[in-house]
Amino acid sequence: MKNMSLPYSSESYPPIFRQPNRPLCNSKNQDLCNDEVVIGPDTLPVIDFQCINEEKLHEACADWGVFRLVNHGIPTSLLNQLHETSKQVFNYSFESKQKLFSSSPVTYFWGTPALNSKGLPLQQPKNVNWMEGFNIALSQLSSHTHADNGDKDDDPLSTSFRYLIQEYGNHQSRIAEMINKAITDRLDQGSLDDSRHCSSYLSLSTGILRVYRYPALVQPNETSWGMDVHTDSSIISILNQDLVGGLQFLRHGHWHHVHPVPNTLIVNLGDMMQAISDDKYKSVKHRVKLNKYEERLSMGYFVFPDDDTLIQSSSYKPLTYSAFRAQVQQDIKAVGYKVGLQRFRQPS
Ligand SMILES: O=C(O)CCC(=O)C(=O)O
Ligand SMILES: [Fe+2]
Repeated sequence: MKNMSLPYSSESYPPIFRQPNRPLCNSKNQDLCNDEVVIGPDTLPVIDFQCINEEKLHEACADWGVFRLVNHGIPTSLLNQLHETSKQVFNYSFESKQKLFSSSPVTYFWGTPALNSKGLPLQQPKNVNWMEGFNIALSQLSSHTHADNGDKDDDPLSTSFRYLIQEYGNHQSRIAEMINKAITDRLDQGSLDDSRHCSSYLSLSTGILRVYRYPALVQPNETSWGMDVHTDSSIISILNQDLVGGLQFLRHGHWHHVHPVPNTLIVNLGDMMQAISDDKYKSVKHRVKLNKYEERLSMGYFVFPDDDTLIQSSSYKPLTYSAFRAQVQQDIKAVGYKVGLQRFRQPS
């Protein structure tokens, strides 16, 4: 995908993100802006979607909890169009974004990735994450794109944004289903219980897409993160970033920078996969660092079990995704952060 370098408009950012001395990044000073861009091979395991090596996949899931996916079959033209259109939609004024995307299936949010079931922030963030985003409930999008959507559909750009997202979402479901099967087949083979089919936990109708923009920050300090350290609650997450970089994953106590490589996706495992696999596979910690010169665009697809499907394992008390989500939301409100799977761990 291309690294788009539209000049941003300051009014498009949430007010507290607006900085008077922010360097302007556009095609004329591209050289200056690119000095933090690193493209090239990195240490992340690579999985070829067209010919999945099960042994390599198993190692990546057990040792890293994340891998790079190549040959995924999403047309480059779709990736480029989606990035370009997302940039344009992010460039709407802050107020227009709030107005145009105020209710499901597409909601606008900023400052925190912790959203409620309506796609709106759970609460005013205590520690601001320097990002804004759109949350899209994919299964609701198709009926909504065709249905009468009042005057919101009069905006041609947001209409094409919705269509592109729908097409991209279909590719994400296709990839998630296949990857989930390849990962869980291995778990089922190793299980003594014939009735346990780990692949069946994944429910494609739960898929959500998030599109993020992270501002350039002149003076990042230790507490200013694009997205603070976290694990995803999903079974599988699929990330797609532009060429700015900033995504980092924790492995064996060290942070690994994920180099931006065009036309590749990053697949990481979430808490539900860790529970389903009975701790064989890792829900990997990750975070996003801000870039001093350039804003960053990324997209994440997240897929979960159905709300009431019971997940049983020897490491955790029986849990459903809805109970897990309720506990996460309660912890964020009460203690200010996600405690996560630890809350459900069986006493040893
Ligand atoms: O922006 C990114 O690359 C990562 C986003 C992320 O980790 C998340 O949404 O959970
Ligand atoms: Fe994440």
